[in-house]
Amino acid sequence: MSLGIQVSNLSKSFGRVHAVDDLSFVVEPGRVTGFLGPNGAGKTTTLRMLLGLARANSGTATFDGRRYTDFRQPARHIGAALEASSFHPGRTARDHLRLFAPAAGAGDARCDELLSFLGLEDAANRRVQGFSTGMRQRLSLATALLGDPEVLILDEPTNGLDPEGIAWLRTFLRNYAESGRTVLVSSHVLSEVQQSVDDVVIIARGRLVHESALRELHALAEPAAVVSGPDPDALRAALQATGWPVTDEGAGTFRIAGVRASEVGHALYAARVEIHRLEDDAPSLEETFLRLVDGPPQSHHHPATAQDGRAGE
Ligand SMILES: Nc1ncnc2c1ncn2[C@@H]1O[C@H](COP(=O)(O)OP(=O)(O)OP(=O)(O)O)[C@@H](O)[C@H]1O
Repeated sequence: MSLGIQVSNLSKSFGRVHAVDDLSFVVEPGRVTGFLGPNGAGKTTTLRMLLGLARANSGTATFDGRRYTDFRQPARHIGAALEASSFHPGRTARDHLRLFAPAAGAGDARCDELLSFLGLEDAANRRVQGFSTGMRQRLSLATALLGDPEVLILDEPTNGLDPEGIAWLRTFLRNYAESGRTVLVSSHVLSEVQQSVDDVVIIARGRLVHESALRELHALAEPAAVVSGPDPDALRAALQATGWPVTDEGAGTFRIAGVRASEVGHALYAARVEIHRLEDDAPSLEETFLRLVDGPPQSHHHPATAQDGRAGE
């Protein structure tokens, strides 16, 4: 079985900014996990601590109990592409890979194989300074894959990719996880990774706000219904009589939060009010995500304790 990831009570401050604040979550092998949160939530800082690039003030971030720096050749087990991957601008793509290859136990043949796998063979001898963001992303991914790692950690990998590149990445990540390996992908937009991930870990202001399978996030979406009819006054009166929160959207259309279309239909049938349109209008997954990251901290593993989680940006 591949290595999993365990983050336990991890904290990191920069001066008075609690970038990561008592954060705990796990990432399971064989699944793609989305690591989500708005800009400044602490994703990159968490990943940097996981990869031994930043020191935690407290808590641990390990791979089945071992820190990144405990591995003799970490790049053979854990491949990572962080957002701010630095490339020497004057170096060619091939030279860049060859520079990182020894640490990952990879030879020149592996470098060429990855260049072609990522569609960079024609750019192999070009200097990175002329690369588009998407090409840099692909070169970062190639670098992360040098050691054929069991764990793959990618920070905002869809940035700069065209739709074709995003579709390719989705299939690639799925196959990678299906081979039993561990994939952690960060993003500040749920919809960008929604089709790729099995699990979600959502953070805001350095704290865990939600951790579950993606399908459980769907279940958090509060129902709502929209109804319209030819007699707005009668409709409004009948709806208000139910005690539900009713919003008048104009033109004889009303939105009712917290209930399903079937319940609204039943109430209006009982009130003998004619309707012309009635449908469910639950928030999208992205809206549910935004509501979570705007709200107070809460989680399965950590009952909310912070009164003031707004120490971030
Ligand atoms: N080296 C640093 N010095 C000072 N503050 C920092 C440093 N690195 C991060 N921060 C602060 O820590 C907080 C978390 O930043 P981080 O980059 O981890 O967030 P993020 O979730 O990765 O955001 P983004 O999606 O914008 O990359 C922010 O308030 C940021 O300004």
